[in-house]
Amino acid sequence: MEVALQVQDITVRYGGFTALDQIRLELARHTTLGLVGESGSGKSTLARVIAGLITPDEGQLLLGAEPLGKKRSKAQHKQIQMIFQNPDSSLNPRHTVRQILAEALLFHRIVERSQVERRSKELLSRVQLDAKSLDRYPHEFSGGQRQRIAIARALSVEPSLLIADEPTSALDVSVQRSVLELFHTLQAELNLTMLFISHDLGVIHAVSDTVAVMRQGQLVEVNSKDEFFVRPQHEYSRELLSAVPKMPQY
Ligand SMILES: Nc1ncnc2c1ncn2[C@@H]1O[C@H](COP(=O)(O)OP(=O)(O)OP(=O)(O)O)[C@@H](O)[C@H]1O
Repeated sequence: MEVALQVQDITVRYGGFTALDQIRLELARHTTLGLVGESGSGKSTLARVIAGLITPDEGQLLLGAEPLGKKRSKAQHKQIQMIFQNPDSSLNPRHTVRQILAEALLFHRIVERSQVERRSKELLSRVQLDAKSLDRYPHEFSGGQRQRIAIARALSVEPSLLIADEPTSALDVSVQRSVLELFHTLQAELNLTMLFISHDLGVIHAVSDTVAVMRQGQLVEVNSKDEFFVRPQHEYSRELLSAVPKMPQY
């Protein structure tokens, strides 16, 4: 197993409150780790530390063999892309989809200027949007379509790790399903390495290879998906699972 990311004893404090308490975790390349836990357990804080948006008080991250320091290089930023619950946080409302994708492709020198249009169309096709979408603005799309654009933007820079923080929670149930299906297709086609955060165990079941459970800033269990849903190890995991009346099938 090749390790894509190592989280080594990461601690984050907000004033006197410990939001993350010595988190230690490994993400295997080309797999999806589903991070689950109740509201306030620290899932988003961990995602933000990994994405470089928060500097931890203690601990370090290794991307492959490379330590990620306090100030990341442009190349390191490119390697870890994040998709948020609300797609609007990563889409400039004054830019067309063409501009949004071109900016990412050119800033990180993914393709030459002459290849931007071709690559942008490929990206839209990957997320199952029409090429005509290129000249439209984010507000002209539905929430589910906007999330697809945010996914295309994140994928455009060819990251080695994609973090999805509750990417379907703000969407209608019917749309949630189609976006989850898109994640499935992308996993299969692109062999993504992904950290997928959700408080919804049905969603975690649908996308994960490995499940990690957080509670009050601590990691209480890391288990294969198959084991977790049949034989959870930790008492708290059993509580989480028993609180789900029937596992929704995605
Ligand atoms: N900037 C901040 N300042 C102070 N406390 C914070 C800050 N950000 C988060 N917290 C606290 O840290 C804890 C963990 O928050 P976090 O958002 O990581 O949890 P979460 O598991 O992602 O929750 P949710 O599922 O509701 O998004 C919470 O108690 C939260 O109130």
